Amino acid sequence: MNLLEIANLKLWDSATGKVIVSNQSFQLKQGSCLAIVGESGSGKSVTCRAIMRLNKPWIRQSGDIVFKGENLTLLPEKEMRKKRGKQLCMIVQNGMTAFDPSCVIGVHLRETLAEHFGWGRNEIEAKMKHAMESVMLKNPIEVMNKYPHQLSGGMLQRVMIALALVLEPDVIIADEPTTALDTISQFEVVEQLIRLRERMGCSMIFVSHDLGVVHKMADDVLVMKDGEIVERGAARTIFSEAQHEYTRYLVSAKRGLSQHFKRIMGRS
Ligand SMILES: Nc1ncnc2c1ncn2[C@@H]1O[C@H](COP(=O)(O)OP(=O)(O)OP(=O)(O)O)[C@@H](O)[C@H]1O
Repeated sequence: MNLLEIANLKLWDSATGKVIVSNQSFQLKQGSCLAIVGESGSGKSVTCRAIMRLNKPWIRQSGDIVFKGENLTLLPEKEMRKKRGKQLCMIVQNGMTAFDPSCVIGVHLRETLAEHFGWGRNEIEAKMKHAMESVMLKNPIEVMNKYPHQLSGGMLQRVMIALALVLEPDVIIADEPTTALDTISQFEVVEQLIRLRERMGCSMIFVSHDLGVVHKMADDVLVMKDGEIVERGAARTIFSEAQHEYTRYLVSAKRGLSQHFKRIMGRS
């Protein structure tokens, strides 16, 4: 069953008239992970933000985004707000942009959870504390009392994952959640995302440049180039049986990089 159906999505910049994504359609199956890969500027992030209806106002869109049988493009903003967080949750590239810089993390978490659940302060703190400990964030109370700039990129990503654990959304959209992190934090955040899916059985859209991680996380893959989906298929076969020249290029670029990495690490 498809949880999310995107049909003929077109996105354009109304200021310049430039078409960013042209009439693309795809589906997210219940319980599965769909990866979107492609070069920088191919339209992955704007597509994710279109689903959340979080693009800047000058980015216009047409087409249908149907979530559990309901067309999100037709919902009043007030109804869409109720879906964000509780049903559709986004983990962004840079944690700093996800939190209000003027207040401590705990305030943001309390406001988000109070909006969706009728919980009191103590209950919210207890649930967040438990979730933060489960994503290996030590001293959760201390973390909740910190401003976003006082936490590392990896810690902010983990706070977002912990919040998703408490919200238990139907869909998590993770837009390059590891791009801004060092290699060790990248590995840890990917492990946490895998565990999150195992625990909650939620569906996920996962945007990444890292084909190794995509191979590990995803069931299905879309390859985007210049605002178009140029290839799609199952994660286990798409890279070995790539039909499109651009997908083959991505695979060879990745192979070249990992051989270079092995050489400098003295492994071959
Ligand atoms: N706020 C915006 N205003 C105008 N154009 C935008 C805006 N955000 C993105 N775009 C344009 O949309 C196109 C796609 O950008 P997008 O961020 O979706 O690419 P991406 O595939 O996610 O790249 P990356 O991997 O670098 O994040 C780019 O040409 C970009 O200039």
